[in-house]
Amino acid sequence: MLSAKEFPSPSSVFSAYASMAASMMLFRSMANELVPHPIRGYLLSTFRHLFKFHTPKLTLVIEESTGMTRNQVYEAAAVYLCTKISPDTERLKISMGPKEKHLTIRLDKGEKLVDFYDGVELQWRLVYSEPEKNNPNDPFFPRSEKRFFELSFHKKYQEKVLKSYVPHILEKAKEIKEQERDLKMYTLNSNNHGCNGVNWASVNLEHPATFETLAMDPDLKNTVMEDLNRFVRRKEFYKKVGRAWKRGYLLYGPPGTGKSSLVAAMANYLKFDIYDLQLANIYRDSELRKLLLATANRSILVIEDIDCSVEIPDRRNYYGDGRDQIDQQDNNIRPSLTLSGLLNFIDGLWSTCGDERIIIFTTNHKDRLDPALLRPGRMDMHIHMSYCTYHGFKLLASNYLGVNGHHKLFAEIESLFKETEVTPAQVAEEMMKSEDVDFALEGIVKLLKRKKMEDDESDEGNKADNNVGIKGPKRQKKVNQLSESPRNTRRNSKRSRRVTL
Ligand SMILES: Nc1ncnc2c1ncn2[C@@H]1O[C@H](COP(=O)(O)OP(=O)(O)OP(=O)(O)O)[C@@H](O)[C@H]1O
Ligand SMILES: [Mg+2]
Repeated sequence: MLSAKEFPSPSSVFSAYASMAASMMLFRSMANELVPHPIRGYLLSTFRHLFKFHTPKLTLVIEESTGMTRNQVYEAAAVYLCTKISPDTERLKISMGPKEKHLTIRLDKGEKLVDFYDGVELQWRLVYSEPEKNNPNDPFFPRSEKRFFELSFHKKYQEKVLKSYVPHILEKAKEIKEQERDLKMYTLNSNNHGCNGVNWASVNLEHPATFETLAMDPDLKNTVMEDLNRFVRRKEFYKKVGRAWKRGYLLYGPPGTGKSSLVAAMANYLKFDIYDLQLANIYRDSELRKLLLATANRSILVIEDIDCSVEIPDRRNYYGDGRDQIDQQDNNIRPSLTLSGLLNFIDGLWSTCGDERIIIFTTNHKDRLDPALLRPGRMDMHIHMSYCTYHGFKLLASNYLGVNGHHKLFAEIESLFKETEVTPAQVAEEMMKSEDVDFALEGIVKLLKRKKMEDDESDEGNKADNNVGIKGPKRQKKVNQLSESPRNTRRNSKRSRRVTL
């Protein structure tokens, strides 16, 4: 860092400049009268050079606009400097548009602040210059004031500032803007009743699910969060090992265990948009490719209920040139998609066209999935979302009912949780029924008892049917599980499947 001696205070620099300017003017007027023209130029430049040694500070002027366009460095600096506001800052401007969720905070006119970067002290000042005298003949009449930042630092750091600090500001501002913007959820939208194919249409993603509100095994939750963190910070790693910067997750488990909620929680956590790809609405591989290529970076592509929303034909039954396929059974023209077309495109071209792509498949029946979807390297993580545990119940009780400590019904609820299975969705629904904590928790007790009774009855039924000790519903609690992509699961990948319409 620079010492105070090396880095003169703004006031001392100002007075040095003032006296220099005065001396220059005096010198100039004397020189104009006494000294012949060629010598005058030489003397002036020497004089200027001498003064340079006393001003080791360099000031960059960052204007708001460069002619017709806005200056990106100015915009980035305005955003970046909001994160550097110090207790000495006296005036800030705040604003919020009608559709915005976040306050915009900016420095006000004349504010100064100091930033430190890699051992360099950087002094910032926001300047509004006086409006130039209005001249009706001026093509830009009436002119408004000019705004610019002054960035001052020791001259010896010029290269570091231009080559490293300014790019750092541009990068940071991009990140901040990314964090502040509203998340989008894209779904498929048919144009002209499907005649012109489908396109993405977006709405603001307002799903409130976060990792804090998700009832799932805490270790699994941490593992997923760590995996996401590792993924987003490993850009260089992916480049080094020659892999596309993408990550695939398969979420599986019974209905109402939080698969869709986990997708929303991931999007909210990473601030990634969601593209919800409903395969049943897509007719050809070419259409699928077009849609996938239209997705943006830093996004999550979700294909929900992959086991039941589509049945995709094998490539053997497909012409491969975009022509529709004649269905043998009903002789109708049937649209077609291929599973291998989808998977190869996702793994191949699509993932190399963009950065930071996440793809998520969800299913209620992992066992029904085509082995091609489960083969190693396809989905990086298989996450099992399962029934609610007592731990999950307590988190929901805290979120929904505000019960953070103990409650007299907790012991009974805990023991009932060991004996039956309910989904977090069922628990949440029960908690929504009343604001009265006792009433809501009694509802949970009743729900668990009813479920237990149903389990017992079905156990009895099974015993009677088979007359032998056949296993009833699994009572052993299956908590959320996580597994890496399995090996050697490929069985019969040539199975032919069709789009169900
Ligand atoms: N693990 C959970 N933690 C918190 N809330 C949950 C959880 N699981 C389900 N819920 C609640 O139940 C509702 C339905 O859950 P969600 O849609 O995420 O389940 P799902 O597993 O995707 O079900 P499906 O298989 O039917 O698509 C959610 O809106 C949420 O309120
Ligand atoms: Mg779902």
